[in-house]
Amino acid sequence: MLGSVVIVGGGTSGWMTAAYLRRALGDKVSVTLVESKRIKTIGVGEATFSTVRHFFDYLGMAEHEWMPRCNATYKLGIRFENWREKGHYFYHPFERLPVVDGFPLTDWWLAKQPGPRFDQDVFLMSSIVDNERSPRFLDGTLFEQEFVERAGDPARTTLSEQSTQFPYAYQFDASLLADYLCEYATERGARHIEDDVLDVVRDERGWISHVVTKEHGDLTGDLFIDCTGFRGLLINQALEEPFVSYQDTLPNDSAVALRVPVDMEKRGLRPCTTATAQDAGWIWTIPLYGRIGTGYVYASDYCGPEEAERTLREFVGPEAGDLEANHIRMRIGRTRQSWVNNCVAIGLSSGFVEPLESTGIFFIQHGIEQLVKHFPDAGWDPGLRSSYNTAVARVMDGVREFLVLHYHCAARADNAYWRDAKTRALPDGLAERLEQWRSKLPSTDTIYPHYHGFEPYSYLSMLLGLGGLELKPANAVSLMDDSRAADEFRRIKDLSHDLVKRLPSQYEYLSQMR
Ligand SMILES: Cc1cc2nc3c(=O)[nH]c(=O)nc-3n(C[C@H](O)[C@H](O)[C@H](O)COP(=O)(O)OP(=O)(O)OC[C@H]3O[C@@H](n4cnc5c(N)ncnc54)[C@H](O)[C@@H]3O)c2cc1C
Ligand SMILES: N[C@H](Cc1c[nH]c2cc(Cl)ccc12)C(=O)O
Repeated sequence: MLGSVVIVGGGTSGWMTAAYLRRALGDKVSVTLVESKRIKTIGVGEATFSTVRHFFDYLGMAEHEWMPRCNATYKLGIRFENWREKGHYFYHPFERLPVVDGFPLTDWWLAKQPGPRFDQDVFLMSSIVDNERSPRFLDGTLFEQEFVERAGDPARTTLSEQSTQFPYAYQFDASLLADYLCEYATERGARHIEDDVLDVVRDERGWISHVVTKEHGDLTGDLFIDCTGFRGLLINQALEEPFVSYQDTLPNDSAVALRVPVDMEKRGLRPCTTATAQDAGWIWTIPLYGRIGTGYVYASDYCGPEEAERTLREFVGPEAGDLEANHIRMRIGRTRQSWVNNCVAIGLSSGFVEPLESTGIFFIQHGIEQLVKHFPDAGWDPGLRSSYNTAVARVMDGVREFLVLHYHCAARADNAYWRDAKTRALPDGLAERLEQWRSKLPSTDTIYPHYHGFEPYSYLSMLLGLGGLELKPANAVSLMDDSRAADEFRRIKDLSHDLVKRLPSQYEYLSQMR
């Protein structure tokens, strides 16, 4: 029986792992986390997938408990500004497409063109977000009753088992979340050591026998989890597992970030992340309770750090003042195998694509859940490692492909950065899929074929919003009776208007939660 786990790293990945393992495995497996006080965490990582709710549910953390502690807000999707052309915006929501007479509303919309904005005509969230409404009424009920509430239900639904689509995700202060999870994990028996790991010692088989710390001696264990971020201290440095770069297809390799205090009552609190396209990348705006997180993700081949910081400060305006900017060099790609011998990499050490679709914490949650599903015993079955590595590689390769689509299919081509995105190498398989989509809109059997977190509606939302790929509806919808489709468009329009009138603002809802 495997008895002890040593986690190196105390960022979001380290503390999410420690908390989850304590909840899942209890006292059967000891958990020790060692983190340096000298080496800072990445300090960003604030928007999530809707499926992160399963992580909080499983830990028994209710919204009213953790959200105020982490200055958290709701995220009903991402608002993409200036990706098609300057002045244009659209949403990528957490909302599936209604189906009428066997065809998703995408086909009916392309055939009938009921309005100027696809996302407004087919999704409820567009009007809710445009009007900065909360997804919950003041009594806590959700705006749409069909969504399955998991809150308070200890039954564990992991990411890949989710069958329903929940309407929102969260945005939070990552450092505050790590502190909150540290409390959760240590209260449940995790051992916390603040120290530097100076060396990683391997035995004659090449497995890690122990790590050497500066002040707490050697830390031995059965399983070592590398949560040391981009540096990959255990997996890449000590075990020399190679890193597979995605840079040939995703050129954004740098970022500069600011934390900007704001008066939410004056500014409003829009329940979404905004990605505003720029000359050499895009700027994220993540409204938290009391401040915004913002940053410019850019390609250093097209823009230097000084220019990027200038662009970001101009974008933010006077509120940027003399706030200190955090410059980050991003390692884009994945470790070839995240699990080698008795070492598992989780977080940035395992892999990272740029944060355009808020996938970093999704990768962490997926890696942790898959580790529990593949947890080893003293036999160390290599088949478990192989199955785990395949699942993790596919999730990251699939997200990489989805992100490349954002640039390749963006209509704007007003400078070298955006023009080059149309001719840059594509990940294996994407060229064929694009060809298929020109004839028939993306569907379950024509998107990336392995679990990667996104469903066809995400591809459809992006392709119809980005405007760079000519799409056509199924021929049949032009021959069919369209009265039921017209009724559905009207239902969405009327319900959207009604919800905007009845829902509180997000600011009002979150303020009453405190
Ligand atoms: C610009 C940017 C924006 C992002 N935005 C998002 C987002 O919106 N949504 C999202 O989901 N993800 C986002 N991410 C990803 C997210 O930030 C990371 O997934 C998350 O912070 C996890 O980081 P980590 O814990 O793996 O590494 P880190 O935060 O880098 O933590 C590494 C830890 O290892 C410790 N350590 C390192 N070396 C040693 C040593 N020798 N001894 C002891 N301890 C050591 C450090 O002290 C630290 O505690 C973003 C990333 C970037 C770069
Ligand atoms: N697993 C899905 C992923 C997903 C669906 N819609 C969106 C929108 C945005 Cl902005 C990010 C991720 C997803 C989920 O989390 O619901």
